[in-house]
Amino acid sequence: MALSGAKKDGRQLKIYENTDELSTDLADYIAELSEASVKERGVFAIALSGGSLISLMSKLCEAPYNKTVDWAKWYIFWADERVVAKNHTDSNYRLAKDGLLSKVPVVPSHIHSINDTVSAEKAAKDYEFVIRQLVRTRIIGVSDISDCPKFDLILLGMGPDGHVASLFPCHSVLDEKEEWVTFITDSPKPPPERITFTLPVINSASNVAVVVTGGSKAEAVHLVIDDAEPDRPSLPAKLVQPTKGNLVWFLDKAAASKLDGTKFSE
Ligand SMILES: O=C(O)[C@H](O)[C@@H](O)[C@H](O)[C@H](O)COP(=O)(O)O
Repeated sequence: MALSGAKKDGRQLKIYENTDELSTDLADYIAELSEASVKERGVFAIALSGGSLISLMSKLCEAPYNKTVDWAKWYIFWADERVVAKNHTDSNYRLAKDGLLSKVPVVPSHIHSINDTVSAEKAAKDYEFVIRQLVRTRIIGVSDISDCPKFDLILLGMGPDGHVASLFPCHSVLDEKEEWVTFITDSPKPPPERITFTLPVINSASNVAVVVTGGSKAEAVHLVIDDAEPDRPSLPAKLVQPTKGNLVWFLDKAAASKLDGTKFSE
């Protein structure tokens, strides 16, 4: 059970004693959104990230979720991907395939990974093209205030520097307003070449979850959630503010340890 369900500036905070409790609740949260979305739209369009997120989702491969989730209705995307071959150890697709997608009955043709045979720029363009086709057929919803895709759920991790997806602090991609998917070739975290959803797409989702564990993220969590040092250039994670959707931060106690005045009450 979450130690705190506080709401702060439109963000729901869920803080857990440890990563085991967090991953139990995360599986439940994703399964509930999947059920609601399948009921409402007939499909569930979910975007994943890399990093520890995938192992934190692993309870979805176990009972009851392996049987109760309507896996055939899932359409899977990546909020960011490293531009490497799909079988490379750096590939977010490979991470998700090994840790989740190969263990549940998703439909292979519903897994939308990037074209790994072209440049980062072309891979971003191709990925946006695929997303545009699926918005047209409403496999992915569409925002009612812009033409942006409205993913049912975008799952993000956060680095100690406050980056989310492949949106890094002070990088010009933070200002991208037109493209849905863009690319970088100078990522401060290797590998350098990546594609990433832009902020307008992230902020058009119906639901965004930022999943953060470990003490190395505690300072960035404090800066973002407590709006500490407001004059400092915004950390990318702070710019994640869905216009109409729901935003939930899943934190373990270590990541939440520098938050102002968090009451750990059940
Ligand atoms: O492609 C990437 O590098 C990841 O998608 C990255 O954005 C990750 O989500 C964060 O760095 C958090 O990673 P951890 O949860 O492993 O710290």
